[in-house]
Amino acid sequence: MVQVWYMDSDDSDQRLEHKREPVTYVDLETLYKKTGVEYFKINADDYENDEVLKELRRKRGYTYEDQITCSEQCLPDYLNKLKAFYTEHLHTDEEIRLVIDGSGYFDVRDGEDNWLRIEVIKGDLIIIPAGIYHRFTLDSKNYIKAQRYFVGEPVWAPHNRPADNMDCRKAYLEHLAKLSKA
Ligand SMILES: CSCCC(=O)/C(O)=C/O
Ligand SMILES: [Fe+2]
Repeated sequence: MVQVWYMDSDDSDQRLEHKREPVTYVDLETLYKKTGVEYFKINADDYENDEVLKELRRKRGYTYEDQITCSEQCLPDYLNKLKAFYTEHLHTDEEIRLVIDGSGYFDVRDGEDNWLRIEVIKGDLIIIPAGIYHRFTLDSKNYIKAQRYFVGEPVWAPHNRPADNMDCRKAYLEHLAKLSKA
């Protein structure tokens, strides 16, 4: 089961859990209202035939997919990539990731600029909205394999914070304001 919690402000090893004291977990509905992040459970052993994923692909029109493995052996330019993933950034498009194996942490900012840490494991699919500040790190097991989906030609470019004048950022903040009123 995916777990989400508020992070502490300790800047020691990013691969540790960094749970704020007292530990404060956030359920998936609250995560959605506070950030717009969506979550789906998928059968990672047979994801091509998973009905939830089929429906998502149909409804959201994903036309591109590939797989990324983050480990010292498999990821070219490993250290620089990990550094870039953990630098706070946003994208002009949604970031869709389905964990096929391994685990890691996606950190997202809520509307008050607190970090929420989302622990993802095999079978977790998350959709990180365009325009949200976020970052990714491996956990202490140092390994994740994930499917990536995209509508059209993929654009992976991160825009590091500050990127407040970007249209996708402004659109995200408007979307967030509506979510928090719903
Ligand atoms: C587990 S996928 C690697 C992280 C990534 O692709 C990204 O863009 C993080 O923000
Ligand atoms: Fe990203």
